[in-house]
Amino acid sequence: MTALVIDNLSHGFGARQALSQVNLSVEPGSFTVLLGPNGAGKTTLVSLVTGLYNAQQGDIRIFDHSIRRNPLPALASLGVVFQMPTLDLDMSVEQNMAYHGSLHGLSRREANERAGEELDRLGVGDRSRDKVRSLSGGMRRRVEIARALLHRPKFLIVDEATAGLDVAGRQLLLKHVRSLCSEGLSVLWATHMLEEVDPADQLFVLHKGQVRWAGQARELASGRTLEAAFLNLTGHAS
Ligand SMILES: Nc1ncnc2c1ncn2[C@@H]1O[C@H](COP(=O)(O)OP(=O)(O)OP(=O)(O)O)[C@@H](O)[C@H]1O
Repeated sequence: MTALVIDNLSHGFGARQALSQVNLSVEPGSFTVLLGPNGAGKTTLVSLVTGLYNAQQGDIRIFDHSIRRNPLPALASLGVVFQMPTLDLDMSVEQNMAYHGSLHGLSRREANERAGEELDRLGVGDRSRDKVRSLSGGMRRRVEIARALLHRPKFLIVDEATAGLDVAGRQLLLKHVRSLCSEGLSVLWATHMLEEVDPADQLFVLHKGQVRWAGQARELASGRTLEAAFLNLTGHAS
């Protein structure tokens, strides 16, 4: 079953149309990239998929559950990392995890066990008693990924998670999330950074609220650099 289906989605803020007739899907176990320059509409799309806003037009289904008609099962199978960090800086890492676990109906013990596993896998298990404020930006991002996975979602949506990270930090996060796909997780990875795209990824190029290209990244590049093809699509070709 398809992890995410976005069907003819449109949304605006006043006179500004942020998304226009967007169609997009994420296949199970795939790492799908939503690539777009600043202002393309990525965060608006993530906000609609996560139910923060109601779409003005169109349908969004997560594992065939409509966000509008059947939000509880849709959202239960979704993990999300927002562009803006949402950890409570004055709570410890494990308190943040426990809070998220309680929102998803996990017992304290279950949440602690799973948090330990996820944090260890991301190399920050030794910081679980520390306040988030004392962690570096890269560590906080890893904690956010671990938290998003705590309730074992089948679909993870990530909005510019590597913003502000150094190259090593970016690669670590990407490698980890890609490895989760081979374990069956479906991922939608929103970014404006071309270097985060792998030729084998499914790619949707968003520009000015419209999908300008969809397919495997290596097909877009064909014969050119991905950068040249992307700049051509987004109207900045030399
Ligand atoms: N709450 C809002 N009120 C008014 N306009 C908004 C709001 N949120 C987004 N927009 C507008 O919608 C358009 C798409 O913005 P969005 O934040 O979705 O883009 P983005 O691709 O996530 O950009 P970035 O890479 O800079 O984060 C922009 O023109 C933006 O100004």
